[in-house]
Parts: sequence; C-alpha cells; structure tokens
Amino acid sequence: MNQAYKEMAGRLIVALDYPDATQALGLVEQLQGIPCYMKVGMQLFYAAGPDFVRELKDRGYSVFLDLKMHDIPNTVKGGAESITRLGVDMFNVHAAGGTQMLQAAYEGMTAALVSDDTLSKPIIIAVTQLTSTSQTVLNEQIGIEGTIQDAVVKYAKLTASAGLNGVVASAQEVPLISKTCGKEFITVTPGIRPAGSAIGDQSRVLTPGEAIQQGSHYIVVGRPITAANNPREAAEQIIKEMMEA
Ligand SMILES: O=C(O)c1cc(=O)[nH]c(=O)n1[C@@H]1O[C@H](COP(=O)(O)O)[C@@H](O)[C@H]1O
Repeated sequence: MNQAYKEMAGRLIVALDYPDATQALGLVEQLQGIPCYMKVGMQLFYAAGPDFVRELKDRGYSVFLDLKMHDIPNTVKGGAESITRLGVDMFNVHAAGGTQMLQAAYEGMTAALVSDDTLSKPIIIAVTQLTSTSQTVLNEQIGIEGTIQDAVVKYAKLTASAGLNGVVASAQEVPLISKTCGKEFITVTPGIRPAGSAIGDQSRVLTPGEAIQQGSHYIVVGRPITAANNPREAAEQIIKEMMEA
C-alpha cells in the first residue's frame, strides 16, 4: 500500500448506517485492509452503543461519532465529555446551537482529557446546513433568509470563533468556507455521489473527485458504498477517483 493511497483512503469516511452491529461488522469485514475512517451515526449508535465504537477502535479504525448534538450548553458539555471518553477521533454538534453551546462542547472534551491523560484529543466539527437542505427548504421551511452559501459561511465563522476545528457542509461550499475561515479549518463533506449513483434524499451533492478538487478535507460516503453490489469495489473506485482528482 503506497503512501498516497493511504493518505487518500484516510480522507474517506464510510457511514455505517445499519440497524445493528452484525450488519455493520459485515461491511467492516468486507472493507478490511482499507485504511478509511468509519462513521457511527444515530441508527447504529442507538442500537449498538459504545461497545460498537470500542470494537472499531480495537480494530484500529479512526472513528467519527456522528450524533449531531443540539441541546442546552450544560447537556452538550456532558455529552461531549462522555463521547471523548469513548476515545473517538471526531464528533459533531449543530452550529445552530450557538456560541455558548459550541464552547460547551469544547469544555466537555477538555474535562474528559484532563481527567484521563491516555485519551487523545478528538476533532470537533459543527454541522452548518444539512446536505439534504435545499435553498427552498432553507428559506421556506427552516425560515432562514438568504442563500445557502451565506447561511453556511455564517455558521462556519461562528464555529471557528467558538474554537472548534471545522464544519460539516456540502463540498459545494468548501471554497467559500476555506476562504473565510482558512485552509486549516476542517471541512467534512457528505452528500457525495459518484457519477450515475442515486441522489436519494441529498440535495447539495458532488462527486468524490469534485469534492477533493474543491478542497474537502474528508468526504463522507454511505449508500454509494453500503448499497453497492460490491461495497469493496465501490470504496476502491471512490479512492481511485479521489487520487486522480
Ligand atoms: O454529519 C453528517 O455526517 C451528515 C451531515 C449532513 O449534512 N449530511 C449527511 O448526509 N450527513 C451524514 O452523512 C451520511 C451520508 O450518507 P449517504 O447519503 O448514504 O452517502 C449519513 O450518515 C448522514 O447522516
């Protein structure tokens, strides 16, 4: 495995959106040896819990725990402390929670790190606008005026000023985010669809190659891998496309 492959595979986050540990582990086994990041979201975590996260860590994976916390600051602080204790490498909150809530996530993480020096510091990112949100939904249902880009950049700035590491957004918005918050500010981009694959409930999509060209630090891919006839081949094809970009 060459270094370029290893680095690019490490920027692919595979969304393990499964109802139980058995099915999720089935995919993990199929992808064995590919040094990608693994994402545990609500469906799997609510079913399989912390044990599943530990299983992934035992297998040597970097883990993104995607629970999108959005609550009062004190609750998010406690949640962040518990999540950090699990030893995950990345977790997220909703930027819509505001500055105090974003800072509370950081404080919770810090409290865990202070109490246990064997833990490593996770990356904390904030969701700006979900990639399923379209311009119309933003304006007419969520009630935020202006363009998606403006709304995303506003939350990215809020996240940066609260001291968090980066944001979740569509790869379409990455150039603007990087221009505003700097190239080091981490962009994690779901809504990735290889050419010809079903868009489903996503709205703001780009291909894996386009996302890398836009400057995404990490791309998140679920169904284009999990629903493929041959998930391993699909993942390898995505990494190839990322390397060629
Ligand atoms: O935070 C996330 O990971 C996330 C944020 C967002 O704005 N959009 C989004 O799709 N996601 C997650 O990314 C994954 C995308 O899955 P697919 O649409 O199947 O590729 C899912 O697990 C979503 O929960």
